[in-house]
Amino acid sequence: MEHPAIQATGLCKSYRSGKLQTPVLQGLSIEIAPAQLTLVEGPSGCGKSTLLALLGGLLRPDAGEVTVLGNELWRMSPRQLEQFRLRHTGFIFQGFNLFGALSCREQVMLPLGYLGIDPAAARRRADEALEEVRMSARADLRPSQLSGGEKQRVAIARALAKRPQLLFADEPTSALDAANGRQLIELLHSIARHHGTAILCVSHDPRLIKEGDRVMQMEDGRIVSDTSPTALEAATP
Ligand SMILES: Nc1ncnc2c1ncn2[C@@H]1O[C@H](COP(=O)(O)OP(=O)(O)OP(=O)(O)O)[C@@H](O)[C@H]1O
Repeated sequence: MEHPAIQATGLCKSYRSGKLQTPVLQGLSIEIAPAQLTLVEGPSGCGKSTLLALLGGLLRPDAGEVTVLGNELWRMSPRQLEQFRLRHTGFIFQGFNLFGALSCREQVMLPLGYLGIDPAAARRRADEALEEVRMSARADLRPSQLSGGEKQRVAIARALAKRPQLLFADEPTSALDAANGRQLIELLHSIARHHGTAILCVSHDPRLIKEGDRVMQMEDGRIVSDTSPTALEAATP
């Protein structure tokens, strides 16, 4: 891998509650490539969300280094880190995290305002992103008027409109039925290809495995396998 979007080495993380200390990651190293959909799959509690939060700069590791787009995350000040995340990363969560009072277009425009993009340009970008996720016809509706799959597509458009180099998705399909889940993963795959975005998606849904460019299996805080199903499929006669 020539220039990984993310390079993390020796990551350790434990959670402490009272006297109880739960080690989750003990020296995990990982690299994530641009323009690929990387899936991390594994049983509940194995540490997937913790890994995502560490790589996305949401959680500080107890030990180890996380370098994202050439920047060592934890050498930045809190303000620099916040700006870095705002500019370069998008997050998609299981629960969609949409604002009930805003239309789809307004949801997508909101972070663009934080980036200092003027309203006319923000509206154009929002409409482009909504078109890419096939939600143009519903741009003026609010979340209560949308299905689960549609809500998640708006959440993707909101992340995409920032044109981030990295997208993190934590169980994005778990509130969706099988058909919608599959469509969503296909959409992420197409975003990675067309925009060169590094997409890291964690899931405990084994049905999604063959949609990933790269699939890592995680168990007890360790990566136990690392394969490229799409490359394998292409190479199979
Ligand atoms: N804030 C916290 N405080 C204490 N323990 C935590 C905290 N967050 C996670 N844990 C524990 O760390 C372990 C790993 O949790 P994590 O959420 O990373 O797993 P996961 O693989 O994403 O699970 P799931 O698929 O159920 O979301 C679990 O045992 C969990 O109970």
